[in-house]
Amino acid sequence: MANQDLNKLRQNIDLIDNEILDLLNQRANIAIAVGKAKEGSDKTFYVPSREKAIYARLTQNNCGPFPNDAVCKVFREIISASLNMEMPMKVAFLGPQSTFTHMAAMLQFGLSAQLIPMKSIPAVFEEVERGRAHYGVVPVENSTEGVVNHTLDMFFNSELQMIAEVMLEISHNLLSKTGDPEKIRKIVSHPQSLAQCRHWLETNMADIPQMDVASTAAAAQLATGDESVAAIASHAAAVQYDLQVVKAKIEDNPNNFTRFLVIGKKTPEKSGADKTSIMFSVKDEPGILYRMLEPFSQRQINLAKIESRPMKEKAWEYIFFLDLIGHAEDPEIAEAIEELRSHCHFLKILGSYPIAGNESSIGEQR
Ligand SMILES: O=C(O)C(=O)C[C@]1(C(=O)O)C=C[C@@H](O)C=C1
Repeated sequence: MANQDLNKLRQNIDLIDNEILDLLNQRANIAIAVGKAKEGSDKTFYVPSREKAIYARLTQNNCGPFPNDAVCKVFREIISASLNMEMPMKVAFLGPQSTFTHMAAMLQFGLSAQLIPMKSIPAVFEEVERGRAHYGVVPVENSTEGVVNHTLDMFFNSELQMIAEVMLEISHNLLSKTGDPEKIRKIVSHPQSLAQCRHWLETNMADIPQMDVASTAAAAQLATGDESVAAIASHAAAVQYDLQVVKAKIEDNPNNFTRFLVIGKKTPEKSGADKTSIMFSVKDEPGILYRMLEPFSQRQINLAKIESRPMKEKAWEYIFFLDLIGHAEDPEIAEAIEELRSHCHFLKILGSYPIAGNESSIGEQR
């Protein structure tokens, strides 16, 4: 192509970029006005249902060739910047940096939010309870390894609500300083990550001892300081800690998803496709397990999940966690919950929030 033609094409790109910039500023002014309109009202600045509707509409209307995945990433940052013009957002997450929870927080809130790494799940809850962060992000369950008990237990004594969920595809990498598998004498990671790669490790690294550490990022940090240590961690951790990929995608289950929760003080608006989480303990009566689900089956309410956890205070008594499809303000959901309450020692609605799709991973993980 002649240089002249190339220049012409670039001039066209410049003109379009100018228009995009102009439109971005028009949008920003409207977002600021939306923020002002919310001040002093009971409306929240962060509205996950509205964000979900924006992505759904844009990806449906997109005629291409700009890929839908890129549409979401671009609008993620536009909305993140808009939200932060309305109210600078502080979001606590289970740290340290470059863990999968950090990725989930970035995916949900974009890069304009101030993301604050915390040392433990209780510390994330406390940061939000005390108002030092607007929201918190914590892991709650993995498709291979099951629930993160610590997170569910926290809701027993906390008044915080579940206000959004994030599904993240988790891809693990074996990382080391040199990238040479022959040099590896020890493999370190978070116990859940080691468990998610159990079969691969048995087949390929059976003689190498494994060690649990607090997070995948802590594992990456250890590997940076010692050539004989390999970490199982995200690709983002490889970049941050300057590690080489010995082997990518070593998780046993290629559909390895982790579900994270956004916790906050206020239930968000209905989105039309919501999930409601409740926790309760039932009275010890004959047929109780059957009767506790009856209010939902009678109204044809779908259950997405049921979990039970032993109660710390009382031996052989259990707390149940139930996820229902629908919003706590839907009349039939509200009725079913009230009916269940009559069989319970205690029952707490943990929140209603938009059902997450299997969010595209943010790329760095691959
Ligand atoms: O619609 C709103 O309530 C807004 O605050 C605007 C906006 C946006 O930029 O589109 C910003 C943040 C919210 O989480 C959702 C949407």
